[in-house]
Amino acid sequence: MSPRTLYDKVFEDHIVHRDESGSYLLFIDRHLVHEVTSPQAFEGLKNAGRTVRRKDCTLATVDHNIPTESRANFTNLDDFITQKDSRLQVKTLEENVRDFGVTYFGMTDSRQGIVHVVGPEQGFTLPGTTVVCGDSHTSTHGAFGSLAFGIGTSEVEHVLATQTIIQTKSKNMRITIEGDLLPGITSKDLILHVIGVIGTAGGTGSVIEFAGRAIANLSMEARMSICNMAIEAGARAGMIAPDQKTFDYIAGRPLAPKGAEFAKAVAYWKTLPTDEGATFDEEVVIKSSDIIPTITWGTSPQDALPITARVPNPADVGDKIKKSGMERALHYMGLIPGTKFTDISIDKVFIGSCTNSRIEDLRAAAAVVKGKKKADTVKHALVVPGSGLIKLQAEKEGLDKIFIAAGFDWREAGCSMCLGMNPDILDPQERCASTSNRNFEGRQGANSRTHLMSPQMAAAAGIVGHFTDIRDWEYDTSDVAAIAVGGDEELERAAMEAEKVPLEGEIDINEQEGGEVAATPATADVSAPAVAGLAPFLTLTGIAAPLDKANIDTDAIIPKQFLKTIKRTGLSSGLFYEWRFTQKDGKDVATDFVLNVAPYNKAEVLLVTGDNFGCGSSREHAPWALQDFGIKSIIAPSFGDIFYNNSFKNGLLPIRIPQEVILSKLYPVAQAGKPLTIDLPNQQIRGPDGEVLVDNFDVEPFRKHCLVNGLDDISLTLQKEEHIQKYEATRREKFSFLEGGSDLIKPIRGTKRSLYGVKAQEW
Ligand SMILES: CC(C)[C@H](C(=O)O)[C@@H](O)C(=O)O
Ligand code: SF4
Repeated sequence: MSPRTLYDKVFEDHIVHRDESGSYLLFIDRHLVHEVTSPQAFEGLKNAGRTVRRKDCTLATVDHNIPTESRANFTNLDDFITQKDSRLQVKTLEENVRDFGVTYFGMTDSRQGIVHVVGPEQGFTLPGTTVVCGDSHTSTHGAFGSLAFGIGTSEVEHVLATQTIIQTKSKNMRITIEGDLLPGITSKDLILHVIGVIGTAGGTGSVIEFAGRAIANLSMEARMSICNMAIEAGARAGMIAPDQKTFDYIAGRPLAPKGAEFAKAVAYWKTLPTDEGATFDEEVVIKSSDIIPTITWGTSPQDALPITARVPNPADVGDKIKKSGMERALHYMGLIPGTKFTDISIDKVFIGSCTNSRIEDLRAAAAVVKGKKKADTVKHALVVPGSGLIKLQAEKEGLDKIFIAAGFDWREAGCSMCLGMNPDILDPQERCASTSNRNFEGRQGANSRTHLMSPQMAAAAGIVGHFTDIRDWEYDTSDVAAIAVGGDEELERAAMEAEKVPLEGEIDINEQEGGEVAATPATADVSAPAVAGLAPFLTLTGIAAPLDKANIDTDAIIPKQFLKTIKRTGLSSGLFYEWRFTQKDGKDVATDFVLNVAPYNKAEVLLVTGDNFGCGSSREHAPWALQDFGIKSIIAPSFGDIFYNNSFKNGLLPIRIPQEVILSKLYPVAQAGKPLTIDLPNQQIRGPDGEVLVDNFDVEPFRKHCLVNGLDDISLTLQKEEHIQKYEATRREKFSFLEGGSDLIKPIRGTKRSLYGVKAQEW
């Protein structure tokens, strides 16, 4: 066998079936579920009379919508979550996990937290597994050498029903970080630097393996921060080869294999690293010595520069689209070219998110603020642990006291101000030093200004009131030295031990069910015919609206406030909301944005000149909103992977056309307000007089087949039931250490008292 990469190996070990067209059906080992992207999926299951095929492979928690205020007085969701639509989403998840019997960490459970923190913490995430979640930052789990990626809601339903996913093979890309990180440089600086170098579309169509000594030296938590942001580099997934550090991190976690099964697992995990001589489609080499503390200045994570730099000047940029993008970003961010980063003052600090809310991050930030006080000019500094268990651990170490003494606000676990689906948001024009992963327009609140950085840098900015070079910071480095790059094994272990201790007055949350785990019976309906679920897509003739912009993210396509729905429809008014509307006297007033102006207000095609349309979040609300508006096809030079996939699942056709062809052939037609004809069966785009403008656009045969015939993926997959059962039988033998999964968790029920001194919820 020829040498293979880590990605090749994990991919190949999960193939259930390969279609003649080259599309694969992969088995999914671990499926994490949260309240935002699951309601429509469970609804779909209910409507079709289907069940969750592998409950042991499924684990749910709430994170995005929940308030982070103290839960000390929590009695029920109705009183605690005051935002009606947020409450509905959380309650809907609770109903669904109850109805379908899915293991769930609710708000009174100390194991609740951000879904990407919870999976690894519980040992649910394991090397060599396939991990999915209706969330783009599922890439986080790749730090364990798993193939982990975000999916849309249609795929969530597909996985719930079939425990498989339809995939094509991505390209292999390796990013090697040569040499050792300089003192005080964190994994956040590293990944921001990488994205600054390769760009937010740099990893499109690829799975990135991060390699090199600097990566090997990182702790598991730091590795998670790196893979977390692989999605910000446009990649399908990020992966790091599992090693002894990985095995040690997993050992003893509640859902990790035990005893002989653990030994069997480790033996397999050791076979996973990329073979000597394996080839990568793309290789990038970065020198550690080039990486210094890094922050972002614009509205895309690729707008990253060293803290020692100044705000860049659009006048220095030749490319027209890049230049106007930069002007727009600087205007939005309220920044003047040439300003020193260290002269930029901030209004708020956010320490949290699935990138940087783990115990190491909190220790590092606490060491920076220890004995100091938040600047008076900083209105609010929020510290939000990634999970209830991390919060407990931090409190055990006294970190909460350090933060509180410094004037920082110590909160309960959740996504919080990372995207502000809960009440934690920035006011318009407020500037935030944030440890999160996205600085998109409106991300932390309408017209908010986000700068991404490490926990140390955000904490220091909170103290001095402006960005600052952490290397000049005077503090007791013994508190953080190891945290910055290597991780403090002893503290790490202590933290892990602490997590294993049952909470007082609560049932032993880590107690394992003895005995064998019964084989999960096949519940799928084998006889189901391939039903046509969508209207077939054949030929479309419609007005094309021109959009001259690169990196249009899904936060811009449909902002967070519209994600709180539990339906797929009614999203048209939220489409490009921040661009289509401005507020006057509390009312929405239409701007002159292209889709508000005739004839484009009736557009059926969106013609985008810039790269990377639909990058960022996995929200399927983006294609839903476009469709609701009347858009049926989008033409762009390139797309964000998850958006591209989500579009097909909804009968919305994304077409990749080189930028020169768009600009020379299609753009003039769109600008003239004339229609384009998209002929999917012939893969052609024609002009208003029937002239062929694009002779043969690319579309994968399987996707075309589904679209042209309006086929529903789930029914198609259920026809492969025999293959799925066969795979499961092999898996029970070969990967026996994966059996059991979330079924090993005992739910806290009824009158048991939880950590917060309140009754645990029935679910
Ligand atoms: C809500 C969810 C779909 C989204 C994602 O996919 O990333 C969110 O977590 C985000 O960070 O924007
Ligand atoms: S990126 Fe932010 S909103 Fe998305 S899962 Fe992570 S913490 Fe939650």
